[in-house]
Amino acid sequence: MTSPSEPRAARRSSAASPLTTPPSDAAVPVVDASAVRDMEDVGEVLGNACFGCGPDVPHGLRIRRTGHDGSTAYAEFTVQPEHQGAPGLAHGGILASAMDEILGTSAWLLGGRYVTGRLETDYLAPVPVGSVVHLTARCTGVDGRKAYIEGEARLGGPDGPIAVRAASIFIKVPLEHFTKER
Ligand SMILES: CCCCCCCCCC(=O)SCCNC(=O)CCNC(=O)[C@H](O)C(C)(C)COP(=O)(O)OP(=O)(O)OC[C@H]1O[C@@H](n2cnc3c(N)ncnc32)[C@H](O)[C@@H]1OP(=O)(O)O
Repeated sequence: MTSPSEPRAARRSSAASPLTTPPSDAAVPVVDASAVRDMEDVGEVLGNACFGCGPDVPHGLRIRRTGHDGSTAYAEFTVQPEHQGAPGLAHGGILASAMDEILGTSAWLLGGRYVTGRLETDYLAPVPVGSVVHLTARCTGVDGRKAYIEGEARLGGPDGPIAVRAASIFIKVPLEHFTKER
């Protein structure tokens, strides 16, 4: 329940704008079993250099995936001093990166390879350095190569207050997207 004293963005029921709202005839997302298996050892598939989830990337977010339920993905990370923007607080771009990672994890569950096409963020509360940030994302519909995905970052526990909300479109790409010469 929202009240007039809450920030304007929090009073909206969703982070999604018209651009990130799936069309009414979008398909219901279907999770791909082989993608679920690959996610159990995603480092084997993607390597371990990811800024979002690489476990040994020194200044990375080191996001830990904690599970999924259908296309809903769960993860968490701890905000480190090197993620700071304003004194003592996480940088907004760092939080957008964390949302990109969890939204991309939900897209991964659909099978194939997806890249971020559009990412919208609502920042609802500051996130102190040292916080454990609980990330969730789910697919709200699939339209051709486009997967519409929304998510939240919460503080204080998986059911804690929302600090960041995001809505996105991920676009399905062929493997050559990652292997073609730059
Ligand atoms: C478990 C592991 C989890 C891993 C998580 C990792 C998370 C991190 C994910 C990332 O950060 S990926 C890196 C950031 N993203 C990029 O680098 C993407 C750069 N952009 C591109 O490579 C191309 O623009 C793109 C592949 C997205 C689209 O080019 P294409 O030529 O393949 O597609 P096209 O332009 O024909 O568009 C296909 C459809 O997507 C739509 N589309 C494309 N770009 C869009 C966009 N930006 N916003 C909204 N819709 C978009 C487009 O309108 C169209 O819709 P329709 O089929 O309905 O006509």
